[in-house]
Order: sequence, then structure tokens, then C-alpha cells
Amino acid sequence: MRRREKKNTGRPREDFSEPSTSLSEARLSGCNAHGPTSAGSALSWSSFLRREGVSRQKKKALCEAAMLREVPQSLLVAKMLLFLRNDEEEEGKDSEKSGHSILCFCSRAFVEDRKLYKLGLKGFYVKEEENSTGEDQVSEDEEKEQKHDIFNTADLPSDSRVPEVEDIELDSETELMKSMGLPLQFGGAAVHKTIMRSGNTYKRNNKVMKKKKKKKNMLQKDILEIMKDTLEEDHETEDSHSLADDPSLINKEVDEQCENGEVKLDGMNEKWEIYWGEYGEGLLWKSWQEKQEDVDSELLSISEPWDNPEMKEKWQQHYNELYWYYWEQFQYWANQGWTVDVAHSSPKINKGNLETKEEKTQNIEIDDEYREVPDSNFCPLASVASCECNPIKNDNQCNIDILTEINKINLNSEEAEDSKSETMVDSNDSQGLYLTNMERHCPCDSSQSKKSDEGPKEENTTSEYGCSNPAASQVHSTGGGGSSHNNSDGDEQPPEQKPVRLKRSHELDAEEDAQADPDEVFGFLGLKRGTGQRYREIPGFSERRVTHLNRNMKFKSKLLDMRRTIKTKNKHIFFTEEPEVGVFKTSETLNKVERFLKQVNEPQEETSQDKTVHASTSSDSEEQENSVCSQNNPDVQNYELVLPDSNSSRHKGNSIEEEKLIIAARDCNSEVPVEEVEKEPCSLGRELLPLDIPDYLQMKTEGEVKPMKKKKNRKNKKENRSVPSLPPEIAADPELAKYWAQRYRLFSRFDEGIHLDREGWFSVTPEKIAEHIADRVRQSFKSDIIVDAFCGVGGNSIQFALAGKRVIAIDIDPVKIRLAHNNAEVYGVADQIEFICGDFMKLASSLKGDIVFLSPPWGGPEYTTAEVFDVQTMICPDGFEVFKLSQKITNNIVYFLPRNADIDQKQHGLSMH
Ligand SMILES: C[S@@+](CC[C@H](N)C(=O)[O-])C[C@H]1O[C@@H](n2cnc3c(N)ncnc32)[C@H](O)[C@@H]1O
Repeated sequence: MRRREKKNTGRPREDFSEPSTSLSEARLSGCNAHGPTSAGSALSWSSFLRREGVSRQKKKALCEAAMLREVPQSLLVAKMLLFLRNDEEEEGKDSEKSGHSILCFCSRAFVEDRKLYKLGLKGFYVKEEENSTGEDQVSEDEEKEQKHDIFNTADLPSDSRVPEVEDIELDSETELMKSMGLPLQFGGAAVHKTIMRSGNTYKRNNKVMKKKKKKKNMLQKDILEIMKDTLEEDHETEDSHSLADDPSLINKEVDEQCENGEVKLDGMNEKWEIYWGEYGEGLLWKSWQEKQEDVDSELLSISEPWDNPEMKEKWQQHYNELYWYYWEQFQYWANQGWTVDVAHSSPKINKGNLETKEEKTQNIEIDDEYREVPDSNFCPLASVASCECNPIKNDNQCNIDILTEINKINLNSEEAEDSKSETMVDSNDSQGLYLTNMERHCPCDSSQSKKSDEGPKEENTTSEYGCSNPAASQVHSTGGGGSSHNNSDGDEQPPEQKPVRLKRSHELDAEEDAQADPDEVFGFLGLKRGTGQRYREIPGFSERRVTHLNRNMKFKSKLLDMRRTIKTKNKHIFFTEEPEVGVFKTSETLNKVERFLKQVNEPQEETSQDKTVHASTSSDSEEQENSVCSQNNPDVQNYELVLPDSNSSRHKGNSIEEEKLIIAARDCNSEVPVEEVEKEPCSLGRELLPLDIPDYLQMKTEGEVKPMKKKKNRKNKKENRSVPSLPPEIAADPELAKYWAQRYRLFSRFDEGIHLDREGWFSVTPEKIAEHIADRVRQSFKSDIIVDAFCGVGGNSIQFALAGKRVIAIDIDPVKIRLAHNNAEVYGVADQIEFICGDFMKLASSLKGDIVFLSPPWGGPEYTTAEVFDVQTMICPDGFEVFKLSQKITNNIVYFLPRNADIDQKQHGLSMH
């Protein structure tokens, strides 16, 4: 596409193929000068704006829509002039004068660029004369005349209306066709050239037209010359005939060709002549009546407007507009390969021989028997005219058929769209064309529809399909009758040969909903529309006030928000060759769970008796019973149910310390075997139960339900882990098995070599809690050395070290010390920790440190049942003694106690405050 150029002369270059952002007023006013104007667009752009009170300066702002001003009425659904007003602006302020106006032309969605192009939204570029001056800036009235003149060019002597041929640029489509050596009748301008041949017909039909000749017509009267010139070039190229200087030779040759049945480029023209001769009158009158109805019903009483002095000029204009409109339509649709059903008075042409009317009548029946041509390359024209279409070689032959088929075309595109399923009506009606079924489909479609009536077999064959290559098919060739009987027996076509409807590029029928409630649609767009009123008596216009309710609607609607990225998960579904009916693939996770449960189940049966005893002895609280019951049940669901059950409501809203105490209390309350308790009364004190940790302390541990966003990290972590198999000692102990499932909660780097003994599993401080404590300690004390008096397997010591402290880790159990050292190495902090195996009660007096951290065993499960946890008696060794010894090291003591511990408890006047 070319952008219009602007020269100092101010004369607009006439190429409206592309909107210009710098359209001058002169251009604006000249917009109507060219091209076939819509039959229904009685109101010109400039007039419209003038009526709207939009100043010429304001027009510029609306120029973007200029190229659409001549959208034919059949395509134009609505025009809207929007006056925008800011909320801040005062009520009643004339928004028209405030300068925010948008003119919207709403057309049917299926309008194609090509179609607009063909309809005249493209101009022809004419070089300006060197001596062009401002006189070329014409008034609108002059333009009107100018516009009128363009339709009279056929009546003008050729020497007076023909611009310099070399001044005219052919459209790119034609040039492309030429460069490829293809027939130009399928190109853009080449279509126009055929009108050259129809000069005589045009004259006959256009006797009432004025003849005017003005200098500015040089801008507009080039169409015929272009065609003539192109035709001459074609002849030079194809036939080596020089006809350039003698148009009469061209016509002569055309006549000869017709006589010889060798219709080439002129076929289209002849067909048009026949078409227009047959239907033009009816079309003109019908359209005229409609127009006058809109304007003034009294005018309808004028029976012969062409003879009425007042109406004559209007009639002439009407004639021009309609003639060219239908001519364009004719050319376009024919070149698109579109045809319509023909059942009535269809002039048959066979290889260039026009039939007489009598013959037409005889052929009606034959036409009625057109049948579907089931091939994507089907040549719609060939079916009629014995055309063995070859894309290049036989294109002319295909052209011949256009004439036949054009009688079947409904050139009213609006109706063509709206009445796809309408049946044909009698074309003997004076408005036959309008009443003709105007489906856009190949000729066979009509027969298809007829066939569909005959039986269900044909119902699935679409009545619309694009014929992408009108001249490509060699599918069928019938005899002189020209009608295709292909598949007339009703045999169903193989699937690959069934016609397929090709969707047109801009067609949005799936999205369009003509029945949609406008209010709903407006609402969807965040708008509210007011009531409509006829707008200044302009036909087809209504005025409504539209309120913008929601400015951010585009961001609130999924459909409107263009920023939204649609996340789609690539999911591959594989199908095996062998159908696996009833076989469902389980996920790897599910498999793991199943394996785990299997392992858990086996030892569970062996120890269930012990646990029952233990449960009855460890606690008589309902909560614990539930917990124990759940633990006794190896079912994974019950296992998981333990988690929320143990999270009783009284725990909610507790501080972190309280939560830790809750955890600790439950630990001690858990099912410690009686014999073990007896053997080591102080060894187990804090058995951990799962999920007693507030959310913000939750670890990513296996078996927990985590938000989706964390899944990826977890997956990555897990990928790095070498998943160890369930250790035998864990598998052998169902109580430990549930902790195994939470191993990453205890140590996030568990798989890197963390080791725990049985007591360690129950008593270790979960990593997140230990981290939190260490953080609190770091914040509270600036000192470096911390004594972890009861270090166990190192849960707290490691986090202290990670917090930057140096740690003296003490435990009475050498196994614990060994495990703690190992685990500290896993975390890379072993060198920050001094491990001492011994009794803190004995070592305390000789220890030096800045802070003492105390997490002694809490003495068994009783601590949860006690109303008050007695620090002195329930901790082993004596909690008060521990505290007092710690005071010998430092007064910075951190004591990890159950939440029901009485921190105000005093012993011999000593308190822990
Ligand atoms: C609750 S655990 C400590 C858990 C530790 N905070 C952790 O995170 O792993 C109590 C530990 O104190 C140890 N212990 C018991 N009596 C002790 C004593 N008199 N001196 C030192 N350690 C003792 C036990 O062996 C046990 O490992």
C-alpha cells in the first residue's frame, strides 16, 4: 500500500487505500471525489461533519476514519460519533467544542481488505501536473460535480477523459499478476479494464448522464484508460499484437473472439452486460424506492424520476452509484469464484456463445440439476460451462462461466450474508436479484441445498465453502448443456473429496451474536447506554448517551484484559497402541505413598498390642486417645488425620513460645513405651507430633499439603536429594515411621546424611523452631558463646552455629553427641561447635559461656495432663537445679519449657525470673 503523498499544490493524491494521519482539509473535502459511492450512503462525510457542527479543524481529528466513509450501506452497520467528556468537566459543557470526538464506522466483521479495495477505497495515484496550483482545491460542491463526472467518463471522448497512461500507477495486485505472467483479470485494476469493453453498454444504460469535462477530471477519469492500456499491454505480451494505438482494434478483436467462441478477457464484460441488462432496471428501481422512503415518502409518487426535472439529477446520481456498485460487486464476486444458485432465467454460455433467452429457459432445468463438486480445488465456474480449468491455461474459459453464474449471484452482500439459508424465489419478480438466494457459495451449493431436501445424506455437506482457486479444477467437464451432473445420483463423496468451507479471513461469525442484548454487551464493556433517539432525522442514525461506568473494565475482564497471560500447562497424553481399558496410571507420588504404607503396615501388626497398652497408660485424655488411635491405624488417611486433630483450637493464636511448648508437651505425652519410661525415666521428654507448628514455621516436608507455588522449589530440592529408602529401624517401628515422613521438617537437609536415634526422632527441636530460637537469641544477646546444656542430636546447636554463635554442646548420652557431630557436619558447622559428652549437672560449674540454653527432658507424658507443669519435679534432672547451675555460668539463660510451666514458680524463694 502506498501512503498518500502531499505536495505543495494542496491537491490530494487519490489513494485512499490507507488511512493517513496527516490528511489535510483539502483532502478531506476531496474524499468523496473518487470511486463508486455506496448506493445507500447518501450523506457524505463532509456533510455529516458539517451537520454535526464539527469545525473543519476538528475534522482532522476524525480523518482516521476517512477511509471508511464510503463503506457501502450494505456493509455499514452503524456510524457513531462519540463526544468524550471528562468527569471533571462541567455538566453541560459542549463536548463537541471541547475537541474530543471520535467517529466510529461499524461495519460487518467479514469485510475484507480486498473487498474494500475493490469497492473503491483505493484510489489511483495520479502524478500532479507541474503547474498545478491551489486552484485544484475545490469546494465541496465542485467535488460533487467532480464525483458525478467520474461516472460519465464513458460518454466522454476518449481524448478528453484519458489521463496520461504513464501517470497512472497500477495497483500492486495487478502488477504482481503481470510480473508473474498470470491473467490480469484476476488482478485488481485488470478487473477494471474490462469495463472498457463495456463502453457501449454503459452508454446505452447511461444516456441520461451529464457530460462534463474539467481539468480536475484528470484526477479521476483514468480507470478506463488504465484498463485500456493494460489490455493493450496484455495483447502485446500474449499475442504479440500491437493494439496500443487503436482502441477500435481491441473492440474489434473482442467481437471476433465472441463470434468465434473465444471469449477471453471480454467474457466478464459480456456477462456483466447481460446481467445488468437483465437485472439492472429492477435493482435501480428497488434501491431508488428504498432511498426515497427514507427521505420523503411523497417522492415515491413520482413514477419516472428520470423524466422529472426535479428528480432527474438525483436519478442520474442514483444510477451511477448503483451501476458502479453492482459492477464492482459483480467483478469482485465473480473473480472470487462465487456463484449462486441458478434456477431461473439463467443465460447459459458455453464456450463463449451466449444463449438466447429461449435457450436460457430451456436450460433452467439443467441448471437445477447442478450438483456438488466435491473438491477443494473445485472450479465453481467450470461446473457450468464445460470448463476444464487449468489455473493458468484455461482461466479464460473459466471466465466464460462467470457470466452464467453471475446471474446466480446476489450482489447485495448484506443479503448474501443474512440469507444464507433462504431459498430462491422467483426471479421473474421485478426485483429478482434481491429475491434471489444470495448465498456465497459455489453453484453446486444450490443443488446441494436441493439435494439436502431430498434426503439426510446431503445434510452434512456444507452449503458454503470457499473456492480458493476458481480456475484450478479439472474435476468435471460436462457437455454442451454445461450443467454438471456430478454425483447426481446422490452417492456420498469420500471424505477427502467433500467440500470444505474455508473461513474467510475476517469472518468472526462465531464471535458475533446478532441476538446479543446490547445492554449486556455495553455492560460487558463497562458502558451503560441510554435510550436511543433518532438523530437529526438522519436515516439509520440514533443518538444515545453512553456512560462510562467502569474505566478499568479491560483489566477486570478476562476476555478484555490483553495483558493477561494465559497459563497453559503442557500436558502430554500418550496413548498406547493397545487400548488399556480400565487401567489407570497412578502417579509416582501415589506409588510412593502406597509403598510407604505397605512398609508401615507390616511392623504395625506386630506392635499393635504394645501400643494399646502404651496408649492406655500414657494418657487418658480424649485427645491423646484419638492421637494414639490414629497412630495405631496404619491407614494413611488416619495418619494424616492425626495432624489436624492434634492441632486443637486452644493452640491457635499462641505465641511462638507457646506453640513450641505445645509441641514439647505433646512430645512427652506421646506413646513412650512403659518399659522404656521405667528404664530411662528422664531420657524421653519431648516427643514431637506433626504439624503443631504455626504456618510461618512450616517446613517443606514430605506428606504435607503445600501451596502450589512452593511445589517447584520443593521439587527441585527433592530432585537434589537421593531419596533414601526407609531404614529398617524406622520401618520396624510404626511410631518412628510417622516421624520419618516428617524428616525434612526436623532437618531440611536430612537426605544429606542426617542421623537420628529413636529418642532423637522424638525429642529433636524441629529446624524451623530451632532457627527461630537461634534468631531470637542472636537478637537478644550480642555475646558469642552459648552453652547448649542438653544438645541431643544437635537440632538447636546447629542453628545457633548457623546464627553465628560458637556453641558448647553437652549431652549425657555419647550416642547423641556422635549424632550431633555428624549432623553438624552435614550443615557445615561442626567446627563452630564444641561437643562434650557428660552430665551437665556436673560440668556446669566448670563451664564458661555467655548464654546458657536449656532444653532438658520434660520427664514423660504427664506434663500435658498436669494443670501446671512443675519445673522442679517434672524435669529430670531437677529443673530448678538446672537453672541454678546455669546461673553459675551466666545470667543469660534461655529455658525451653512446656507452656503450662509456672515460670513464677519459686523454690526456697528462688524464681527463674
Ligand atoms: C530433649 S532432648 C534435647 C534435644 C535437643 N535440644 C535437640 O534439639 O536435639 C534432651 C537431651 O538431654 C540429654 N540429657 C539428659 N540428662 C542429661 C544430663 N544430666 N546432662 C546432659 N544431658 C542430658 C538427653 O540425652 C537428651 O538427648
